[in-house]
Amino acid sequence: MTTPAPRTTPSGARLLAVPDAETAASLTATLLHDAIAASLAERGVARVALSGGRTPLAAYAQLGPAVRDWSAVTVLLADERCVPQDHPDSNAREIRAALGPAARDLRLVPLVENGSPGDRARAYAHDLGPEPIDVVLLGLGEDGHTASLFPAHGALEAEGRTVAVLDAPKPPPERVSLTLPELRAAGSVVLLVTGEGKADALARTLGDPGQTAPASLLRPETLTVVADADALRRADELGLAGG
Ligand SMILES: O=C1O[C@H](COP(=O)(O)O)[C@@H](O)[C@H](O)[C@H]1O
Repeated sequence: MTTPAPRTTPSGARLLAVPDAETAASLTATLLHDAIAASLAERGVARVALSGGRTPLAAYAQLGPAVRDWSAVTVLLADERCVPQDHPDSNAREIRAALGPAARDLRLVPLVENGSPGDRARAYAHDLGPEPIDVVLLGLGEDGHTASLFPAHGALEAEGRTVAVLDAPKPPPERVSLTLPELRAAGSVVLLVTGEGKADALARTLGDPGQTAPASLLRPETLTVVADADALRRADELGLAGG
């Protein structure tokens, strides 16, 4: 698909503004596909971290059949809820289902099902493996959370690769998330935001960086924001949607 002319946000991130959620899904699938293909061409393997939630599912449905060789792709979780892998709230379950049968050979690294959230976070930090993550797909909650990093939450200060969240304001409360340092170390990050319900959160994210908008603390040099017109409405009004 044709990529829209990039804008630059006040922090220096790339913003790809599209008319609607359908176009945002197709563009996101293309960005993820291209990042995976570049890693496969360079190293023969690719490492991608994906988010849960409703927003990315249409992008995953297009990405599944588009990737040439899923057996060379490791799928990590940007965040996961502390539930069994077959639970309706499991991000891993949703991601697998949305990628579909074409991605049956992928190696998805799940969160272990036993132990405290802290134990599971430590295990996941180990299971991530030593190599950097090539590309991360993040979402944005209406309250401004990204992965399971919630506004003004202590988890934003975590220095390791993963962090346990015991009291997420959005259920389920117990989660494990990649940390800000881990997200900032990734080769590239795509932040997908659609719908008017996200407009205030996106405006805060594109405004001055701070802990009330965790995604504002991502690294602008590696960040691409894909947003539809509804999500961008408030940022546009405030002059934060670049030019
Ligand atoms: O709880 C979560 O929510 C966010 C946003 O989800 P969405 O349904 O508004 O797209 C998601 O990015 C995250 O992975 C998930 O655990």
